[in-house]
Amino acid sequence: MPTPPLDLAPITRHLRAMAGSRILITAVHHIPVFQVLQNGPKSLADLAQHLGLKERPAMVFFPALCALEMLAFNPEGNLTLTPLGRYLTQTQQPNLVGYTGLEKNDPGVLALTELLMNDGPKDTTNGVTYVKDDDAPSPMDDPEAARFLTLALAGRAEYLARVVAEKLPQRNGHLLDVAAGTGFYTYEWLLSNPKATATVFDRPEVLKVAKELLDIFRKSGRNGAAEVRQRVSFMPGDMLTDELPAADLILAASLFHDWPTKTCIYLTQKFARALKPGGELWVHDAFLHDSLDGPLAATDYSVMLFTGTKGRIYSRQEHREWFSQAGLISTAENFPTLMDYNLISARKPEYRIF
Ligand SMILES: C[S@@+](CC[C@H](N)C(=O)[O-])C[C@H]1O[C@@H](n2cnc3c(N)ncnc32)[C@H](O)[C@@H]1O
Repeated sequence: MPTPPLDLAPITRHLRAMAGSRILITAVHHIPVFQVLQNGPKSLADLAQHLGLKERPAMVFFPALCALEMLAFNPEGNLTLTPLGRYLTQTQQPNLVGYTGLEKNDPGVLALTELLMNDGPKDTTNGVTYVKDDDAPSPMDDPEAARFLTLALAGRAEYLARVVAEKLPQRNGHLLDVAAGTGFYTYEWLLSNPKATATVFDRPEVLKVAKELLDIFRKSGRNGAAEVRQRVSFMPGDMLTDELPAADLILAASLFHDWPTKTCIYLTQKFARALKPGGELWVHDAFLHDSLDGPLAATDYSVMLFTGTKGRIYSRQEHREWFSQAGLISTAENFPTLMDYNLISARKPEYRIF
């Protein structure tokens, strides 16, 4: 029996743990959530309004504080202080307000506070990492930045690709790997599905890197790797504005988490249109609990994405709402892969139901 691959989650969890520390210090010293909740529980929306937080930062900040065990949802669904969280208020004596205050001027904490209060950076004229839209020139269209950002994801994608390929449907037909980056998920899936074909869709500068990586993959000496190239098309384009090719399977890997909710809804509808009847949309990502109170690996990751992209981590329920609004039928299944990522899917009905 082959040995299961080592899960590299401890590395990604430690990498992202600084996000949780900063959220904690921000909450005690800059966005006074503990002070407000001393006076009693509040709904997430009321608390966000009270603190001046818009929807996206609120959906990052409060789940992170729950995962850190400082806040919790009470049986009425309102946010409340936990016994630990009370030690971050002045009414509890003694408390750790002063002690955590030693770090309150850490530059990372101050920068995160500003981003939370402003729902992202004030100046976005230089574009946003991993995002190409009409708001600003994209780093994904700058040769040097696109290469750097794409290669930064290469090790992660290459390591995850075998497990993802194993858990995706094994079938013939056409896979559209949208916003594919390196394309590793596609190359690996084609290797285990020798009659299937695929489109790797991304920005032109990203695809230059993807083609180089396919060249290396193809020369790996693995059985069947040499002929994968003949079954892949590279399609440069803009997934927001260009027509997408028809597909039996669409893979959206680490895609939705770069975008705000309204773009996720728009993209899901676009993907649903590109699917052939009976086709399936597969999402590979980390997910918040539907109860929005963790897990810590996902809330830390969400803070990192919030600071660097236009998105955040969403729950499976949020994804499934987008799926059903787009006429797709969600499955209840969840397939963990590695590094706190999971696969979920939805199917386009064979026949349109009027
Ligand atoms: C976080 S990366 C994910 C890459 C890959 N799916 C993975 O999991 O490794 C997001 C990708 O979305 C691509 N992207 C961003 N905006 C896009 C757009 N409007 N059209 C096509 N691709 C886009 C970026 O170029 C980048 O490769």
